[in-house]
Amino acid sequence: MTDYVFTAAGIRALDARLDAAGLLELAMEEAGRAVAAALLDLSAERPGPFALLAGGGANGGDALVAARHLHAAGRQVRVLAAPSPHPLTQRNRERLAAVGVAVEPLSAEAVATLGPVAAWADGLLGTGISGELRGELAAVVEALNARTCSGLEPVLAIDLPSGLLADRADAGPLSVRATHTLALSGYKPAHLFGPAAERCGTLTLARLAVPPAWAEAEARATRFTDAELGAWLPRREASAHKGTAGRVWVVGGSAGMEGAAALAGVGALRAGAGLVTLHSEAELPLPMPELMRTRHPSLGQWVQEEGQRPDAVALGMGLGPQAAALARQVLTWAVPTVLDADALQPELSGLGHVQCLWTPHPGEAARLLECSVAEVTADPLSAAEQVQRRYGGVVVLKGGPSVVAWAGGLSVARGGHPGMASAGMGDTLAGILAALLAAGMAPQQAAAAGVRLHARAGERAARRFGYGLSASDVAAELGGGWADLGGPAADPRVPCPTPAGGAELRRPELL
Ligand SMILES: NC(=O)C1=CN([C@@H]2O[C@H](COP(=O)(O)OP(=O)(O)OC[C@H]3O[C@@H](n4cnc5c(N)ncnc54)[C@H](OP(=O)(O)O)[C@@H]3O)[C@@H](O)[C@H]2O)[C@@H](O)CC1
Ligand SMILES: Nc1ncnc2c1ncn2[C@@H]1O[C@H](COP(=O)(O)OP(=O)(O)O)[C@@H](O)[C@H]1O
Repeated sequence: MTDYVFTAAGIRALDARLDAAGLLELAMEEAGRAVAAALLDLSAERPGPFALLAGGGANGGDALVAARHLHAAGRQVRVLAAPSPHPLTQRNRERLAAVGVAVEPLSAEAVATLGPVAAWADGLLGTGISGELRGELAAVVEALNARTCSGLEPVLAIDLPSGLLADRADAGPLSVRATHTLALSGYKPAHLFGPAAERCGTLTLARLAVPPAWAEAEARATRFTDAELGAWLPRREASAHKGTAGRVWVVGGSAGMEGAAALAGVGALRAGAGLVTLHSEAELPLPMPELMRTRHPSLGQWVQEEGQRPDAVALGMGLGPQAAALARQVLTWAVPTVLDADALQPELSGLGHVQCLWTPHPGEAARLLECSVAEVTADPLSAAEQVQRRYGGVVVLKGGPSVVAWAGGLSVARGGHPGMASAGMGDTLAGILAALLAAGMAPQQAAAAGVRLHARAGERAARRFGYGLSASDVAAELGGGWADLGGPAADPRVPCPTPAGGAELRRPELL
């Protein structure tokens, strides 16, 4: 099932639709029931009551509903709640009282002095937060963090750890440090990126009963499933030969950076390209003898005079200062082109054609946008979107996770592994993307599927190499990653393997 990423404004719009249809109260009931189930899963065997903290908004309402369901399941609950002007939250407070559960006043002192608990539920603030934590809530969050920092009592954040801004990947000084977060309706940027995501702990999603068309209309980005991405991967005729499987040219490498082009070549071969040629001025290593290489006295002269055209080009990896000029020329060839690394330069603004992929990491995106890296990493969705608007084509903003931006849409990749933070990893990705383009995939689909293929191969290789993962290890797992995504088998007569299902793989120990 496709999942979505919402900003706080998107959730407000979704809630307005639910409210207009008379469904908002049911959504809160559903959310609270999911929170109760998550708490029971988390702490079924732990002694002591569940402690639920409820703020004055709908996030607090979810906590109050959860308390009622836990009580109905025969569990003891302690509920500390702020006064609420929110009608649904008030109504759920009354319902709790009606079943005999007392609500205690919310204070930092009450949090600090409560006896041992099975688990905490943080329903202080969700997507409705504005600015930094204020007043008593700031003191409550400090008290909660102080008593749970030992890790003995789990903390489940309802929707979002209180204090985090839903739309931001950076995190202010004070927020709940959750061991678990149950995202409601869809993910928020804070769940997925940067220091904010670290504060969420293990992330799970409660898909509330929202009409898919409403979710799609209000979402900021899509998270495609492995099955969706796998279905896009190219299928080869049984009669395929190397000339029909895609011809990729890699233009890259220079003195001291020879490996970058070679790794892109390996990525292209392992992603299924039939013929891969490395073009450079430097003497390049051949990590696989199946690669071809052509050394040119002047790449500038070659790109001007070359009459043949490949099915796709990957350009820029380790190429050095002439990369932008070469990119400008290659873009006139009007063949599918991946621009990476040294080719990602502001002077190419507006030159991306529809078959062009730009693959910056945050540093390169900052260069393209003439802003700071911190601005890119604080809001990767907006950064990817801005690069796309300014440069054209399709953009892959790389990271853990990567974002794909095309005219009119955004997607966020699943999975990957922190072991992939090693040199050459992006070079391999550039080769993979070129191979998928050469096989005839549409650029947006090649970008989304290629990034996930790379991430999945990384997850597989990390089982063996952990943080010692190299780009070559990842390339070697691309065939397995392809099978995991349920991509078409190389021989159409062989049945496809079962899709992996796109499980959430946030933490390395879960792999
Ligand atoms: N479709 C869905 O996904 C559904 C989502 N649902 C849930 O709704 C949640 C969003 O609820 P929401 O909009 O009522 O806002 P919420 O986060 O409770 O905060 C508002 C309160 O916080 C206060 N406050 C604000 N900033 C503050 C600060 N810095 N420091 C201190 N206080 C601050 C603010 O006070 P005020 O500023 O008004 O004085 C007000 O009292 C969402 O996260 C999910 O849990 C489900 O129930 C239904 C379906
Ligand atoms: N923590 C991480 N989690 C998932 N993927 C990651 C992580 N760190 C890096 N990657 C992936 O590894 C690649 C690194 O690319 P890049 O920084 O361009 O490497 P290089 O320039 O050394 O080739 C990107 O595809 C990125 O998505």
